[in-house]
Amino acid sequence: GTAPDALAPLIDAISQRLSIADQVAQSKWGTHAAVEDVKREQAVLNAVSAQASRFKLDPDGVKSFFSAQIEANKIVQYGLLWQWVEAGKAPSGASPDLKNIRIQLDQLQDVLLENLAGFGSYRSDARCNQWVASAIAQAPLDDLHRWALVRATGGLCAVKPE
Ligand SMILES: C=C(O[C@@H]1C=C(C(=O)O)C=C[C@H]1O)C(=O)O
Repeated sequence: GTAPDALAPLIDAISQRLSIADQVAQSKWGTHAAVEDVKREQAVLNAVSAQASRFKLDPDGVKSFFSAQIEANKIVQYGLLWQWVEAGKAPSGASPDLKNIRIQLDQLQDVLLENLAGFGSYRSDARCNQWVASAIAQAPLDDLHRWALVRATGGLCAVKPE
């Protein structure tokens, strides 16, 4: 069946956050910084859970959704950095400043929360997984970003309680 209109903008916002991972990887290639920054992850999770109520979302649910976004972001970074090590070079161009990239990531938070809230009632629909699966299949992404999108949307549909 056709997915509800609320899904496409959510998938777009998720994909947009994942595309920023390319800039993060380029920055970390330049500075030799580690992909994972646990302190920053904690700050992101604290910030989003504090915003949850503004969107009538559950703070723990929002945290777990953003944990998935963070894990997916690292998949893209590790994948690109591996490709660049293999190739012996990263794409040319100046290494962007991680501070500015994080501002971009922060600016996407409300967009993600708003669209997560908009999709809220569909998360427990029996067709949710099929809608998400076909949205992933249709997204104009390379394999690495598509697999990252799989990770990012992994908790989107509610599972049956045990
Ligand atoms: C994006 C970054 O890389 C990783 C992913 C994060 C994220 O998706 O928000 C946060 C910290 C890092 O573990 C970053 O360092 O800002």
